[in-house]
Amino acid sequence: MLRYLTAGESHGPQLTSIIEGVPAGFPLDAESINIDLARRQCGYGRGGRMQIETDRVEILSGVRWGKSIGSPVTLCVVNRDWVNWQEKMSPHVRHRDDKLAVTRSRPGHADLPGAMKYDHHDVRNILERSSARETAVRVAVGAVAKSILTQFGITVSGFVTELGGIKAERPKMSWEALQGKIAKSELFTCDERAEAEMKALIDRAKESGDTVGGVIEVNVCGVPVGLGSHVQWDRKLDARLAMALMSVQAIKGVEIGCGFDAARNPGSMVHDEIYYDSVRLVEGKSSGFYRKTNNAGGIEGGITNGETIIVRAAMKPIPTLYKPLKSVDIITKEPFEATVERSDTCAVPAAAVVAEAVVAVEIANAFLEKFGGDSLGEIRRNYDGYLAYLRAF
Ligand SMILES: Cc1cc2nc3c(=O)[nH]c(=O)nc-3n(C[C@H](O)[C@H](O)[C@H](O)COP(=O)(O)O)c2cc1C
Ligand SMILES: C=C(O[C@@H]1CC(C(=O)O)=C[C@@H](OP(=O)(O)O)[C@H]1O)C(=O)O
Repeated sequence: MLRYLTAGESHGPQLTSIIEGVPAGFPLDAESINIDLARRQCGYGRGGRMQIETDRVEILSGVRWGKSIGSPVTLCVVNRDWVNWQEKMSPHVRHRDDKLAVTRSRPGHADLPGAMKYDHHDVRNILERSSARETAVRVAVGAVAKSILTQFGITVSGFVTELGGIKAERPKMSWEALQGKIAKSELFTCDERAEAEMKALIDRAKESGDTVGGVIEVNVCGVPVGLGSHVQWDRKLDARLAMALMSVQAIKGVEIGCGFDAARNPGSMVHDEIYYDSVRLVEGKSSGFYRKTNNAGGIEGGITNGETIIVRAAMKPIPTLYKPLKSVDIITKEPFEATVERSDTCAVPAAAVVAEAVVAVEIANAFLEKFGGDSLGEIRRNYDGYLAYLRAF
C-alpha cells in the first residue's frame, strides 16, 4: 500500500514528499513526472505566480537507473519564488516584526480559523501551508502512482466539464479522440464552443476582480472487477476517492457516476442492468459480464465492477478576490476591505490535473492491496492469475 506525506510552504525553499510502499521494478523517471507538473501549471485564468515557477521534480531516493528499488521514494519540487521570500520565510530566530505580519484574513481561506486554532497572530503561518502550491508535489506523487497503473493498462484522465455554470457537451467520438481534444484545449474541455464562452467568462471575472469555479471529471479506464471492498467503511473505494478529492484545496463536492442525479430519478433509470455474452471472452475481454449503461460510475458496494470509474468534483471560486471582500483585522478588530497583490482568477483546469493525481494514488493503493507484492514481476503473476480466474467465473 502506498503511504505518502507532503511537506513544504508555498514560499519556502521546496515541496517534498516521501512515498512508502512503491514496489521494486517499476519504471520511474523525472521526465514523465515533469509532464504532469507542466500540465498542472497550464490553464487559462492563472495568476502571476505561474510565470515565476517552472515546476520540475527531483527524485532523491528509491529509484536507481530508471526503476524503483522498493525503498521509500523521495520527491522534491523547488519553489523558484523562494529567493524573493527568504527574509519573510526564514527559519532563523528573529524578533517579531509587525511590519511583516499578515493580520488581515481572507474570507474563504484557512486564514482566520487556522490563526485562531494555532494561536498565531501572523496569518502567514497558516496561509503558507494551506496554499494550493502543495498540489505541485501531490501531482508528482500521482505521477508515480500512474506509472504503477500504466503497467497494467489502467489510465487516469481528468478534464473540465463545467466552468462558472457553462457546461461542456461531450461530442460523440471515441475516448481516444476525446482525449486528444482535451489535451489540446487551454481549459482541458472537450467542447470548443463552451471553451470560448468559458474563456470570455474568465476574462470578465478578471476585469471585474472576481473569480470562477467549476466541475472536473476523472475517468479511470481499464480497471478490473474487485478493487475496494464492501466489508468495512474505510475499505469502500468510492469513500476513499471522495476523501482524496475533498482533500484538494477548494473542492467542495464529489459525485460518483450519475451522483446527485441518482436522487432525482427512479430506480429503473438509475441502475445499470447486467448482461452476459461469452463472445466477449473470445474477444479477449476479462469477463463475459457487462453493462449497457454506467450510471454507477464503475463502483457498486464500494467495489469496482469492471466499468470505467467516473468521478466528478466541484471546485469553488478562488477565495482571494481583487474586488474587495469584507473582513476584520485580527489585531485591531477594525473592519477592512481585503486587498490582493496576486492571485488566480480560475484554477479549475489545474484542479483537474490534481484530481487525476489523487485518484491515481487511491486506485494504485486498491490495486496493490489486491495484487500486492514486492516487485513488478510478483504483482504481474498475481494479476494474471486473477484475470484467468475471472474469465472462468
Ligand atoms: C490549483 C489551485 C490553485 C489555487 N489558487 C488559488 C489562488 O491563487 N488564490 C487563492 O486564494 N486560492 C487559491 N486556491 C484555493 C485555496 O487554496 C483554497 O480555497 C484555500 O486553501 C481554502 O481551502 P478550502 O477552499 O478547501 O476550504 C487554489 C486551489 C487550487 C486547487
Ligand atoms: C503557487 C501555486 O498556486 C497558488 C495557490 C494559492 C492559494 O492560496 O492556494 C495562491 C497563489 O499563490 P501566490 O500567493 O504565491 O501567488 C497561487 O499561485 C501553484 O499552484 O503552484
